[in-house]
Amino acid sequence: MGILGASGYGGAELLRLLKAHPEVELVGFSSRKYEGRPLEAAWPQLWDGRLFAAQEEVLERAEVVFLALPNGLSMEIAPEALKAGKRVVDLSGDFRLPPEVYEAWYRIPHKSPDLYREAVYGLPELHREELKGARLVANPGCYVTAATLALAPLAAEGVLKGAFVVGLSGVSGAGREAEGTAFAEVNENLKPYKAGGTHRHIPEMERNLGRILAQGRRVRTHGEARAVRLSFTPHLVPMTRGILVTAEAEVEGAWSQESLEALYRDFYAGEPFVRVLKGLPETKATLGSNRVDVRPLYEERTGRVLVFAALDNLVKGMAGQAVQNLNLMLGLPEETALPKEGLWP
Ligand SMILES: NC(=O)C1=CN([C@@H]2O[C@H](COP(=O)(O)OP(=O)(O)OC[C@H]3O[C@@H](n4cnc5c(N)ncnc54)[C@H](OP(=O)(O)O)[C@@H]3O)[C@@H](O)[C@H]2O)C=CC1
Ligand SMILES: CC(=O)N[C@@H](CCC(=O)OP(=O)(O)O)C(=O)O
Repeated sequence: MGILGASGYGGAELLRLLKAHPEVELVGFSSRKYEGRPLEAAWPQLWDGRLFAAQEEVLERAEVVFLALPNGLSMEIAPEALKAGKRVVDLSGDFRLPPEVYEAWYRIPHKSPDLYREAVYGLPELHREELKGARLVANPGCYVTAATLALAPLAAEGVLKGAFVVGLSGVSGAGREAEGTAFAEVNENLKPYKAGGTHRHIPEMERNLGRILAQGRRVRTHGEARAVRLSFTPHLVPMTRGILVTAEAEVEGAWSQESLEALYRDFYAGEPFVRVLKGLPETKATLGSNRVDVRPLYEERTGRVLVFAALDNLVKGMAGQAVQNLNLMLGLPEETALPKEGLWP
């Protein structure tokens, strides 16, 4: 196993999880900035005598590579890696959307549009079957995982007409080098960003739910999708990790708290990493775990359906999900090396 982008937040979380994975031999991890330096130079929380390697070395040695790089790089690296017989789990957005949609929202020209047809969308709760044996996995990110899993049961039931989604994210969601994340600017500050239908996760959420509406419970990445419209407004919150999504769903039919809860419990029965709560979710309870906590609520006064979902953006929203996908790709038990329980306080 190898990791490109091991000096980023996603890379750190992959290192932590893969070092404890009983079936994985970590043969290398790369960073331009830390090449030749010990792991501890970038990550004081990790303990290892090994050095960061060059990207080419990691690509040469690893049978499976995790690409934890900024958008726009995996589309150049993945074709060569696959040609060399490697398997790839991509944590960026490069293979999550049809190339023309990607280009419109990411404003990056797609350099390997043909490879999109080969990528399997890495949300195990919906794509488990096709992930088994996949060569290229497009691992979804934090907001999209939370919003999709919050609304999937309503879509599978065929009653979802649309939704207003509000997302709150800890600052690590922006990566290690993002602008505007200095302590003095985020501390004691709350702000929406990319509001007004401009965030690039919108087409991914719509596509995920549109596929469920068209295909039902078990979806194929490149199968049919119905049109569905979502509004999404993200906010930056002065905490390190965690995502909380509140989705107000427009639904057909008559619902009650009992029928809504029954729908969610049935839909997620047996899912190792989705917990349908009786109370309201909170981000702290998910930190360090690969769990998403979900709570559907029928609001008597207005007749509206609200769904809350909380997860750790760096685990179920990123590296943990990537390891879950690895386990499926390799035919290992899906829960291997993935914590279900989190840290508290
Ligand atoms: N943070 C989050 O919560 C989530 C992030 N993601 C996605 O995962 C990917 C990684 O995110 P994250 O870990 O947060 O990002 P970071 O900014 O924390 O890390 C990026 C990594 O990429 C390396 N890198 C940057 N530019 C280049 C380049 N031109 N060539 C080679 N390596 C480069 C950096 O190391 P160096 O400069 O030393 O080479 C670093 O290791 C992104 O695509 C992001 O959108 C997905 C889900 C959640
Ligand atoms: C706080 C913050 O900036 N968050 C990031 C989301 C990170 C994520 O989910 O990553 P992907 O883009 O790879 O899906 C954002 O809004 O773009």
